Amino acid sequence: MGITRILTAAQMRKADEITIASGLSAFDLMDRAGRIVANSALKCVPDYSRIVVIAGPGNNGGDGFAAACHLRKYRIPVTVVSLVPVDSLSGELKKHANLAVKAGVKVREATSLGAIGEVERWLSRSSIVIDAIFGTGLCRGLGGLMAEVVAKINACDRPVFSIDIASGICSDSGVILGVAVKADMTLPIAATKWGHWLAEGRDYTGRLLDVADIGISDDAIEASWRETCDCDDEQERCFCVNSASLINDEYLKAAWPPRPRLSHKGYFGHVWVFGGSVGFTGAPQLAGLGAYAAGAGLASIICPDEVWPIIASANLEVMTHPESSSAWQKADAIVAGPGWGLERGELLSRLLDTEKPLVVDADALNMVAANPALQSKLANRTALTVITPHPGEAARLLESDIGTVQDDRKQAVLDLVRRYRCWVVLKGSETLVASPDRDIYLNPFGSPQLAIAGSGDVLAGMIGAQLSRQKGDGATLGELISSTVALHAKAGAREGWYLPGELAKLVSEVRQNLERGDGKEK
Ligand SMILES: NC(=O)C1=CN([C@@H]2O[C@H](COP(=O)(O)OP(=O)(O)OC[C@H]3O[C@@H](n4cnc5c(N)ncnc54)[C@H](OP(=O)(O)O)[C@@H]3O)[C@@H](O)[C@H]2O)[C@H](O)CC1
Ligand SMILES: [K+]
Repeated sequence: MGITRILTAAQMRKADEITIASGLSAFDLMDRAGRIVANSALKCVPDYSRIVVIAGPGNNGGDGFAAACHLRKYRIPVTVVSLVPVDSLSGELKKHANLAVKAGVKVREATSLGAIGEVERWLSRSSIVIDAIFGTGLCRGLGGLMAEVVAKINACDRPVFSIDIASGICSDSGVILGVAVKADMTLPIAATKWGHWLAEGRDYTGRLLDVADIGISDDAIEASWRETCDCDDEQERCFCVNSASLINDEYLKAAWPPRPRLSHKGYFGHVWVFGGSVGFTGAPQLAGLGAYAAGAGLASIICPDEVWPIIASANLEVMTHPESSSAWQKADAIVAGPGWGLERGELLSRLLDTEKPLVVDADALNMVAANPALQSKLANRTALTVITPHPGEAARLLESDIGTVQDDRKQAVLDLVRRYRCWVVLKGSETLVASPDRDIYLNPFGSPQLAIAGSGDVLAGMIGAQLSRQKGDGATLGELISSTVALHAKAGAREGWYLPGELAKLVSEVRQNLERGDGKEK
């Protein structure tokens, strides 16, 4: 399965070091990066009558010089505007700068605010701007000359191609460090970085191109995860990221293989939704429909007696029982929480005691957040458990606030894993799924249309369906859970306006296309 890794700056540096130690030189790595930047920029922009590279003080600038050198090989007019004196460069950077000059690249310096008019003039003469100011080494807010140059790039109305990451975006968090280049396209070098996806980073990245393979192997990347773990050995357990990858179409195909011809409903699992309360009778029904949409063979609801007649008469598809029923004991998986209210702590406690696969959602999460005994049961549960908080619920579960969760979603998902030791689906734009072993999956699909009441209920039911039919399909749990998030997002990104109940229908269509093998779902 093709995997797109997501790395922090420290992990990228470590992978780089491991690669250099194994015999590939830093000079060659930069040269390869430069060659791929040159080819890729030419492919992306039809008018390359004058390319202007704005080069910063570090290796990102070195990639810019190397790219300029390769562009000259195609006889394309290139100017590199260096924001530091070229004489001050050293090592590989210096070598690539020298080679660029030799190849006929015009190199100009703009090293003080007084040169900003010049920078503006070069930008106005360009047909494409290559942003090589900062990459993964950016470590503090931009000010002075750098900030002014970024502002001029953003104002110049030319296509902007960023090398590795848009300069000014923090590669670990995606936040803007003062000011950032608004790229039209970004070429990630060796791996994607968190900053391409999180916070403002996604908007400033523009189109994220395929990762440039500069010879850093998967083994080096995997070793970088281990070797950048800075947990104290004394700690009971490490809580650094174990691995991080983007969810892709192959996950979905693995999760929804063609159905066997001799299928029967029992093969696809029976999901039981515990939810509903006065005023919230729709939520468990949406979860039940979500379960069917994701492929469950049977879906049932257990709801408080006072709302049972309402829920039972409101839909045909999902079987509905009052709380006094014990029929749920045959459940293949349970979803607890949609529309449940905060009065069902005792029943939730009993569900946590079962060995059933369990999705803890919505009000069930709020009850956990408010009750240390439930927290301890959740953390000590041995059966398969998935919690599905939105940022507000995550903040309550972490005794934090929404701003803190959203400012560092990767850390929030790890903190939830550390505290509750189960699978976590942290919802929101770029939903993150984390395993108890700290493997993180980022969902790149979706649409702001999914931000509507009921959409989370549908997702909870869908995850219940995946937990109920774990058997036989060969997909890993990580693939099953993260592909469910992706399926929900893809369905929600389809054209047109829809209600949450209609979302379940869209999910079902996308899922059936996958099972029929009708090609890639966008
Ligand atoms: N992936 C790989 O293995 C390879 C990546 N390459 C490219 O290299 C960059 C990372 O290079 P690095 O030198 O580590 O970092 P930068 O180019 O981003 O810049 C670091 C320099 O910038 C200075 N700095 C940092 N923040 C600021 C700021 N706000 N204002 C001014 N200057 C700043 C920093 O200075 P210090 O004072 O902190 O030392 C550094 O001088 C990666 O993104 C890829 O493009 C390789 O080419 C190939 C291998
Ligand atoms: K850059």
